[in-house]
Amino acid sequence: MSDAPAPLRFGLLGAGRIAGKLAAAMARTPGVTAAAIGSRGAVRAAAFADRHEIPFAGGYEEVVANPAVDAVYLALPPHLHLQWGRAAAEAGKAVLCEKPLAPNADEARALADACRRANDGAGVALIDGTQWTRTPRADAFRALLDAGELGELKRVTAAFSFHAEGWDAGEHRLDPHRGGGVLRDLGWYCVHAALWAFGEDPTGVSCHLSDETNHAGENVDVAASGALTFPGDRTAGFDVSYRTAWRNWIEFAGAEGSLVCDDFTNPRDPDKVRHFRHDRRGDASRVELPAFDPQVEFLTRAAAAIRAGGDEAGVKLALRTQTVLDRLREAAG
Ligand SMILES: NC(=O)C1=CN([C@@H]2O[C@H](COP(=O)(O)OP(=O)(O)OC[C@H]3O[C@@H](n4cnc5c(N)ncnc54)[C@H](OP(=O)(O)O)[C@@H]3O)[C@@H](O)[C@H]2O)C=CC1
Ligand SMILES: O=C1CO[C@H](CO)[C@@H](O)[C@@H]1O
Repeated sequence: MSDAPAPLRFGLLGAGRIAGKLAAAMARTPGVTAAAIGSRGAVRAAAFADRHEIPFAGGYEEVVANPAVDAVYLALPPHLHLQWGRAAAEAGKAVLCEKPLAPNADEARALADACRRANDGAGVALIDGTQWTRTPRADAFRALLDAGELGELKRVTAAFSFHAEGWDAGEHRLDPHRGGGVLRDLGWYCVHAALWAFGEDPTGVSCHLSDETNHAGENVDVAASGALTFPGDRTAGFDVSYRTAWRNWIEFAGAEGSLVCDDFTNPRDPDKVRHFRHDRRGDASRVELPAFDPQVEFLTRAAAAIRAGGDEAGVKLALRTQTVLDRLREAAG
């Protein structure tokens, strides 16, 4: 007899792109199973259930109320995270919520509060969907930073962009009313990484947003660059865009060396996970890590955190990220 716990049963809300990827990853992850899919469309729900061999398909309410679901995965546009996260928490489910947690920090805090209340204050049963910080590569970065191998960390710089094509009015990333805009979407990763690395909040922020007119004739940011200042002359900078080619790099620069990773959130070749170390003179060495499946790692850690009552540190970091994103938007004017 195995004494492994029963699999954690996820109910997914929204049969979209990331839901498809995580449903496939759930099938590869021991200790986790996709138990239900909820969609606004019955045909879409049934097709998704069929594709991923999920036993239950229905509407969002039915998934949230389903006793065969332990945790609800919110694969929805940001403006729906609070509504459905709260409903899930009130139904006694843990919540795995895609990034950004919400369109703004007020809603993100309300979501965290709902998850805390539903857990009788014993912890906040909420995990944000930032995958890369829950992988062995992030562990390697953390170990290196904590050991002072780069010297004092002075600067974090990140860029995340891709040239978006074929987006129509259905695309939530181009709709400010659905929590869209590139600052929230891709800026999330860069700001989150800077706060993760420095372990504190910036004292000052500045930001430039490049807006375009969307299908509804409203402005939405499609490129953004920002600067964050931290005590002790330490800084972070980022550049995100839907209008430049694919870039996904981060640099941690210390007084004694630096680390560069050119595929930080999306490892291009999970069989050859690597980053680059530069010494004081700038000479680079390539550091190879054992292969891993990023989504399986993420789900395994998310499930462990849910079983343990939540990821308090992760929620704090996510709320701080959302607050800094609000500050950046305000600074942009
Ligand atoms: N962690 C990661 O690596 C990634 C995270 N994300 C995040 O995941 C979330 C979803 O993104 P993504 O999967 O790309 O989005 P999609 O548009 O592909 O999917 C979102 C789904 O939400 C449902 N939905 C409900 N109401 C609306 C609405 N008003 N407008 C649009 N969709 C609606 C739809 O499912 P249905 O009709 O079936 O109900 C839709 O398919 C976002 O927060 C995004 O930032 C995205 C990509 C990667
Ligand atoms: O979070 C995300 C990760 O990367 C994607 C691009 O591949 C984004 O579109 C997305 O919103």
